[in-house]
Amino acid sequence: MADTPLPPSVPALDDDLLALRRQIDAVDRELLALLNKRASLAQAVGEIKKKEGSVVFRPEREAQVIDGLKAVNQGPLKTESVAPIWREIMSACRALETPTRVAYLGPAGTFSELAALGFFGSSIVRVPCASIDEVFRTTTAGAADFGVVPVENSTEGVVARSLDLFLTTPLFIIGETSLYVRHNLLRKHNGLEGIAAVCAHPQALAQCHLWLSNHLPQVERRPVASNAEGARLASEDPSLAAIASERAASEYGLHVVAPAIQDDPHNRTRFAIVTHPDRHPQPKASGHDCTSLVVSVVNRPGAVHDMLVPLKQYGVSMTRFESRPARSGQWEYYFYIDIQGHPDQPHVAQALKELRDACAFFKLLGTYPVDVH
Ligand SMILES: O=C(O)C(=O)C[C@]1(C(=O)O)C=C[C@@H](O)C=C1
Repeated sequence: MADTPLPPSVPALDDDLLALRRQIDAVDRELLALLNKRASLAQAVGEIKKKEGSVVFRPEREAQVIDGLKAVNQGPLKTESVAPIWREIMSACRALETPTRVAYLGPAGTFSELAALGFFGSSIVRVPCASIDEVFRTTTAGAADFGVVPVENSTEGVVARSLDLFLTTPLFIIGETSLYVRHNLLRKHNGLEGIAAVCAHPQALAQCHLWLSNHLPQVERRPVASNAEGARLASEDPSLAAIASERAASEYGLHVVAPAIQDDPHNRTRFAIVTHPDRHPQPKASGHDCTSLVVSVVNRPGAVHDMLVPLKQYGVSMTRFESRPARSGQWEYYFYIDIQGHPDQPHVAQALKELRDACAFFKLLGTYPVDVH
């Protein structure tokens, strides 16, 4: 009989694994020492800021740190892993300088909470609110340093309430972030039988319209204040189902009866980070910025065209143009505009000045670093 090779001995494999793990342990200790060195430096920065009376959170600096590291990353770590890792590191460092209180549409488990954690990292003080209005109120009153509000969904369009509140409150935008929104049907029992109502935020009900029409055509769609609130209700009543995140499922002990039921598989929601101008200055230019404004023009032929001419003239790109009725009953509109660039750049400043002169109403909503992934 021919000699059959012996299988590789298990202990030898274990030794290799052990040796690699020992190296990982050693690297982790080095990393921890370096992270603590970084944290001490951030604390020293914090002391200077305290003396100067200046704010701790610098979104433009954090964006530059992440952009800079992405540019030099040589792998094998994926470049898209850089932003989430350093956001957490900076979140922990920032927390040593001062607590960051962040208001968002709660309760725990909402996409707004995920957006807040994605933008600020997890070393924050969470301030869940019952409605978008309350997020604005809480941030305006100073019970939170920042608010996170949804502004736009790739399936459903604008979140009208947020846009209206940008207009009427003193808050301004200092950042943006966006999330893939995966909606799941959640329930106490693992099945579709006997569902009396599906509870979710109206936006989520709309984003799952096709699935609901196909699978639960006779079932009531019950709008509630947030998806997590729907999950909470479903956890208390087996006849109710909810549409919410996987995180909400684990938070409220529910089954994912049907995963990813949103009509658009690429469903994304964009969130704005807002703050009060008395407590936070406009972020400085990061080199990769967006400026948001809301304007209106007198109702005459060519007025909208004329208002936009300076953008073309000074080579400023417009990345968003949204209209909302002014509710004057006169068919007048507010236009929500995003442009690329920062008012510290002379061509942007000049374009904004001339655009402002062409408007009946002009409000700068904020200027901030574009979302870095
Ligand atoms: O550079 C600063 O101003 C810091 O406070 C340090 C640091 C960081 O950890 O890198 C932390 C918080 C700021 O938002 C920006 C950056």
